[in-house]
Amino acid sequence: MSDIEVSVSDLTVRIKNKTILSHLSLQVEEGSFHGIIGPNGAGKTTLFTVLQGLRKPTEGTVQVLGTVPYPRNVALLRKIGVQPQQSSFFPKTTLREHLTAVADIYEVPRSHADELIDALKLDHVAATRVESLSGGEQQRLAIATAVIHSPRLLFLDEPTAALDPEARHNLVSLLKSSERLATTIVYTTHHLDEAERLCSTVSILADQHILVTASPSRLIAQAKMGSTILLPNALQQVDDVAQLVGPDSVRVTSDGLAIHTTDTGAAFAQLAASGINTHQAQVKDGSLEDVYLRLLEKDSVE
Ligand SMILES: Nc1ncnc2c1ncn2[C@@H]1O[C@H](COP(=O)(O)OP(=O)(O)OP(=O)(O)O)[C@@H](O)[C@H]1O
Repeated sequence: MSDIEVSVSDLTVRIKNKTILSHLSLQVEEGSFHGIIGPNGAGKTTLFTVLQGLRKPTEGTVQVLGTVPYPRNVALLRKIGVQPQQSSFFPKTTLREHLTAVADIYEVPRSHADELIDALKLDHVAATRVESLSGGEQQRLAIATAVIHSPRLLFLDEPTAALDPEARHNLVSLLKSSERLATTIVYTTHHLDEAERLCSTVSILADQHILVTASPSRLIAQAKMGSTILLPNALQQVDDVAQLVGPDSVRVTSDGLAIHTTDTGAAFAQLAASGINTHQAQVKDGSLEDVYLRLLEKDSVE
C-alpha cells in the first residue's frame, strides 16, 4: 500500500463568517496524479491554500507529507511545489535568468534550470524576456519554477486554464509524463476530458466537501452510465426504433438517432434483426463529465 502524502480529516474553513468548506476529508496517495474537480466557487483554491500552509483550518486536521502545514513550515516548503502566478516572475529577466535565479534561491544546481528548459520544451524561448512569453510558455515556466527544487508533492491550480486548444494539448502531454516533475501531483481543472486522461484518482468537491474519490474508470463503471449508439442513417426509422428500445431511450439529434443502452451488443443485435439501418453507427461510452454532471445534479436535488 502506498504512503499517504496528504491527509485531511473533517476540515472546516470559514472566511468572514462564511463557511467555504465543511467536514471535508481527503487522502492523496504517494505516486498518484490526483485531480480535485468541482464547480466554480466550490472551494478548490481555498483547499489548496490550506494544504500549502497559507490558511489556518477553522476546524479539523491537515497533514502534508506527515507534518502540519500551518503555520508555514519552511522544511515542508522545500518538499512541495506550487505553481506561481505569472505576475510573480522576476521582472525584466529572460526565461533562463528567471529559472537560474530560482535555482539559486533553493540552492540547487543551476543545471536544474537547463534540464527543465529542455523537459518543458522551452529551449526556443530561453533567451526571451518573461513578459514577452505566450500564455502557454508562461504556464510551462510556472511549472518549471514550481519543480526546480525537485519537490515530492506538486500542487497545480488550473494549469491549463486560458490556454488555446493546442497549448493545452501540449501541456497535458507534458503533464502525462509527470514522473519528470514530481512523485505526487494534486491538481484542479474544469476540463473533465483532461482530468479523465491525466488522473489516477479524482475527487469531486461540491457542497463544501468531497462527494466521492476514485479512479476515473471506477467512477464511470460505478455510475453505470451505459453507452450511446449514434445511428446517422436511421432518422426515418425513429418510430420503429422507439418501439424497439422504448421512447425514453431514443433521441433525435442533428447527427442522427441517439440510443441509450446498457448493453451495446444486445442492442445492435436487436436493431439488426428489425432491419434498422446501422450503417456508420458509432458508440460513445460514458465519460467522467457525464458522471460529474449526474452527481452534481443529484447533489443539488438532495
Ligand atoms: N479571502 C476571501 N474572502 C471572502 N471570500 C472568499 C475568500 N477566499 C475565497 N472566498 C470565497 O470562497 C468560495 C470558494 O472560493 P475558491 O476560490 O476556493 O473556489 P474554487 O473552487 O477555486 O473556484 P474556481 O473554480 O472558480 O476557481 C467563493 O465563494 C469565494 O468567493
